Amino acid sequence: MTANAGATRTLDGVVIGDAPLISVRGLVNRFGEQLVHDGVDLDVRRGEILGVVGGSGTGKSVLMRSILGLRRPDAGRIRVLGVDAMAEDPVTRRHIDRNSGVLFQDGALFSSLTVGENVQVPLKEYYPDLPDSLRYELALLKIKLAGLPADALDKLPSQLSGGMRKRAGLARALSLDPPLLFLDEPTAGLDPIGAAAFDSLIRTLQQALGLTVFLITHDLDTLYAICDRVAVLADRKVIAVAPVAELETLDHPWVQDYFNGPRGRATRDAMQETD
Ligand SMILES: Nc1ncnc2c1ncn2[C@@H]1O[C@H](COP(=O)(O)OP(=O)(O)OP(=O)(O)O)[C@@H](O)[C@H]1O
Repeated sequence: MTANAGATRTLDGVVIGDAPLISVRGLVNRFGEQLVHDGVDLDVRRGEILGVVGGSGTGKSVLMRSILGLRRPDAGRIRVLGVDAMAEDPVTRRHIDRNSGVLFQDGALFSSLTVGENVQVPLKEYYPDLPDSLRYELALLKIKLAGLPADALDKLPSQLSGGMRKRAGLARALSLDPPLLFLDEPTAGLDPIGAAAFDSLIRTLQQALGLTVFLITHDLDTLYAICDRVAVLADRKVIAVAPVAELETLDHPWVQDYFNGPRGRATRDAMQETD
C-alpha cells in the first residue's frame, strides 16, 4: 500500500480516505417531551467491531436508525462512508443503503419468501439485470457464508429455528458485499452455545471480509469475545468509547453495575479461564 493510499481510497466513486466510516457529532433526538440524545458524538473506525451498550431505552436503536437515515435527527451531523448521511437526495441514500448491511433484532425476513428469495431481494433491487442462475448462486454463497446448510435456501423463515433465522438475516445483510455491517442485538434470544457460535461467526466474517461492524448488544459475552471497542450510551450521550477492559474501571454508576455486577464478573472470570 502506498503512503497516500488512505487519502485516495474510494468507494463507488466517493473518496473515503482514512476517515472513520461513521462519524456522529452533536446528535440530538427527541420524541415530544422526551429527550433521548443530547449531543451524542461517536466515531466508528474502519475495520473495527464497535459494540454499543447502554440501559434499556437509552437510545441505541434510535442511534442506529439515525445513522442509517431511517430517522431524521433533531440536530447534529452524521457522516457515513464519506457522505453526509442526513442528505436526502437519492444518490446519497443509495450510496449508504448499497454499502450497509443490516441485521435487525427480529431478523426482519419476509415471511412469505423462502430464505433464498429473501437473500436475493437486495440483489434484485440493485442488479435487476443479473441472470436468475447467478443470483441464485450468489444467494447460496451468502447462505453458506452465514453457516447455514444449502437446503435452508428453499425453506420459509417459519421453518427455521431462531438461530437459523438470525443466520438467514445475516446472509441477506451480506448479499451486496457491504463494507459496513449493522447488527441490532444479534444474540438476543439465542441459547449460550448458539450465541457463542454466532459471535464467532461474526468475528470470522469481519476478519475475512474486512468488515466494519456497528453492534448493539446487551450481551456481555459478546463484548468480551469480539468487540474491539465499546461505546456506552448513558445520560443521553456517549459517555465513553474504549476497549472493554478499560471501561470496567470507569467511575459511572451504570457502568459499574453493568461490568462489575455478578454477571459482569462471571463473564470476565470465564474469559480469563479460556485465555
Ligand atoms: N418512534 C418513536 N416514537 C416515540 N418514542 C420512541 C420512538 N422510537 C423510540 N422511542 C423512544 O426512544 C427511547 C430510546 O429507544 P431505543 O429503542 O433506541 O432504546 P434502546 O436503547 O435501543 O433500548 P432497548 O435496549 O430496550 O432495545 C425509548 O424511550 C423509546 O420509547
